Amino acid sequence: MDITTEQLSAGMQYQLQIYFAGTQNVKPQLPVSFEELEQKASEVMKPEAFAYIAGSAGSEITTYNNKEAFNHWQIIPRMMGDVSQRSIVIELFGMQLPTPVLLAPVGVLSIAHPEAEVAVARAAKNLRVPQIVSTVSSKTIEEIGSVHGDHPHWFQLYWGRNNDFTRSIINRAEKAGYTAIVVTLDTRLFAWRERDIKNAYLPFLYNEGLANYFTDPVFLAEVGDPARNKMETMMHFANCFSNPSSTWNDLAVIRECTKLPVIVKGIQHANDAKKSIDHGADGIIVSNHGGRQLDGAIGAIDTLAGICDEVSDKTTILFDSGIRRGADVFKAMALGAKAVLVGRPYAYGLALAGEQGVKEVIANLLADVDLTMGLAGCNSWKDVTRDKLHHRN
Ligand SMILES: Cc1cc2nc3c(=O)[nH]c(=O)nc-3n(C[C@H](O)[C@H](O)[C@H](O)COP(=O)(O)O)c2cc1C
Ligand SMILES: CCCCCCC(=O)C(=O)O
Repeated sequence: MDITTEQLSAGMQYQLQIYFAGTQNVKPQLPVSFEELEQKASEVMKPEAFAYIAGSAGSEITTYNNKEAFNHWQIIPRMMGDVSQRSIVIELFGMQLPTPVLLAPVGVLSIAHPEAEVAVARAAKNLRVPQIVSTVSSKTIEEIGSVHGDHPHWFQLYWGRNNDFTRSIINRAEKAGYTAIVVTLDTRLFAWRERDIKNAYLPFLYNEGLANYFTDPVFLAEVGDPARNKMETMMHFANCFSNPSSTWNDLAVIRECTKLPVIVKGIQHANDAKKSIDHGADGIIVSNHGGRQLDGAIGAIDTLAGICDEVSDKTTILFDSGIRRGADVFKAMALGAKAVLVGRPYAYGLALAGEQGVKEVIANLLADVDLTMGLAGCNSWKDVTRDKLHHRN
């Protein structure tokens, strides 16, 4: 017998609304589970592009640890509170956001889809989820910023030796309406990534991810025509991209460039969190770059509690690396994060179905977050506290 929605109880109709809010009110186009999504992406993408996105550093044990570490934390649900009026709204840097999810900076997205970060921006705006745009985006920060307009979008800085380039790109981001600067600290050396070495593949060697460099007045003044001398262009890129000799004191350069909130990404130790506060950062992102930088590192979520214990009263703490499901978001928030970033899942959504794919992946995650909150017996993030978790040794 077919049952129509009218025949269902109000409670069940409500549940269905949440389900289908996730899948965008249509039969899901994409796999709902992350594991199947990744598998499906591997079937449609160019093998070397898929390997770049899915891959991690060395033996890839850090990515494994990221996933495994979530299992160290187990949710203890509470029963029979009224959870019919839940809200997953957060406040971040004085801004109210409808959900605790942001899109992590993921560079070189043209290897996943020709519309790259512009398609991501449309999806993010539609879902009212902020996008953090990478320095090595495939579209320019101006093009992406113009999709967002007033909708919140942040700029992620790769910070190299060339301070004139740093000033120039931050200035461009400000003009294009970005409202925070995320400075990534864990990529001062580009990691040993075995899949990419095996494939002899690095996107920037194919001019992917260089849109912001090739439109930057400082970069262009130094290189001239990027097509003219590839080697010289690459050397300039390397110079602007990273600086392994930089130290905490150098953060002053960025602090002096902008009045926007500066958030440092890649913190995994409480002492580094303290240093970043001492050197003027307004927030931190606890992250191990999704396991893509240091092989053999601790699962990122296992570093969060200690960092929050030390500095959560002094700074705003965000988290990424391994967020795949609603329960992961719940655990990060219970440990003290104010918001979380998601990386690979939306890149796979983009690869499979462009803007719609990103929308579907993130809408599913948000529906799962909402249900997890209710099933755990919580109505808002204020109820999502450390005592809702058990740490399994
Ligand atoms: C293909 C790819 C490109 C990335 N590019 C950047 C980047 O340009 N800047 C940055 O700070 N982080 C970058 N990251 C790291 C993400 O911002 C984020 O830390 C990581 O993906 C989170 O882990 P997850 O993929 O497990 O969600 C990238 C990650 C991937 C998978
Ligand atoms: C293509 C130049 C290097 C981009 C680095 C992007 C990134 O952070 C990553 O993890 O990959």
